[in-house]
Amino acid sequence: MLKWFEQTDSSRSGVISSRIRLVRNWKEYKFPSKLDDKESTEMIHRLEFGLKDLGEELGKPMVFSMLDELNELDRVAFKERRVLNSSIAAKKTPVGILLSENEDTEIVFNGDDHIRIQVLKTGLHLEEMWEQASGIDDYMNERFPYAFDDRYGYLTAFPTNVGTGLRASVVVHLPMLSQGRKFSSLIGEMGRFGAAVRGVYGEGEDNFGALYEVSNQKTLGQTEREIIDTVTKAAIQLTNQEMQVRKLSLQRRKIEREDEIYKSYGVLKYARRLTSRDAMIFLSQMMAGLEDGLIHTKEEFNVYRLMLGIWPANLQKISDRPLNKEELDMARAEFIREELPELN
Ligand SMILES: Nc1ncnc2c1ncn2[C@@H]1O[C@H](COP(=O)(O)OP(=O)(O)OP(=O)(O)O)[C@@H](O)[C@H]1O
Repeated sequence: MLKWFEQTDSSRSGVISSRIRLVRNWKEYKFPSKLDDKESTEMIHRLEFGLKDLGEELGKPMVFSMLDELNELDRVAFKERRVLNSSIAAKKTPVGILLSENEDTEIVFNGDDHIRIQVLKTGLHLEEMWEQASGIDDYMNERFPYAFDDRYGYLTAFPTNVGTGLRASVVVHLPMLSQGRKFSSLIGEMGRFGAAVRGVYGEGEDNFGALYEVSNQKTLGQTEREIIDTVTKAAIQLTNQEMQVRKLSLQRRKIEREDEIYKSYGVLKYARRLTSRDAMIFLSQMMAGLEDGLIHTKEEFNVYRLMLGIWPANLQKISDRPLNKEELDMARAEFIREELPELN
């Protein structure tokens, strides 16, 4: 079965994927940081048992595992594929994971909070994904009463999540807009409307590949619908502006852009060693070139899947052994060479 990020969705240029994340706590237990391992394990298994029919309800099997059953490589691979965030991946305390086969739907038990519901999908679909996450949330709340305050809303381990416990985010690709002088003031402007924009793989010039995550700044004082609307509008505005800049570039320097994109393809297709920095830069060029119709491949292909696949844990899983820096660069080049389709 294809993983969620292997599915192509080209309905909106510049948009990569959407994510809905809800955090909740079960009233019956203290927050995770106050639980000992025995209490944590008991709570996790009660949650697991209470949700044994959830997969059937959702129409997709949900597989349960404990974080400490995973080896180090699988943990990092889960982080690279967004199943776990950095904080949960590093936990030494008991953590449970209920995950669908294509990894688009997940519930983490006893991470930073008792319950973390996450839904991921390629393209811009926050509204529909909110309905899905909300359905899971209602199903759970019928079985496990949540810690809720009439004035503040859902109570969470970190004050930044109190209220709705909702983080809605969209990953967008802004290779040209982000190079403009006005980009930082544009991001500041988004902040005034409640949307935070940050580099997925680093800040400023170090964010190779120009992927940005747009998400809500606040979880309190706004309804879920308002949050989704704010993030959706910000993602649309940013990608529209990106497309305007690209349109201008096609009018003013089409040959230069074509040249850059074909050179990027050449490197990706034939290099024998590639650093993650170079791979991200060239893949980003390819992504924009495909969207702008400057380059055509024989088969449809999903650049984002390669962007997620070039990181150490995934490459080591493919090679089935630990790799040093030099070997990683070689494995990365080989992975891309094999995945990249021929040109039309
Ligand atoms: N729309 C998206 N598509 C794909 N990955 C995403 C998206 N939004 C966020 N992510 C990834 O999910 C992971 C968690 O994101 P982030 O650190 O922003 O989480 P958070 O809002 O603090 O919530 P959590 O508490 O669930 O981690 C990161 O690796 C981030 O890059």
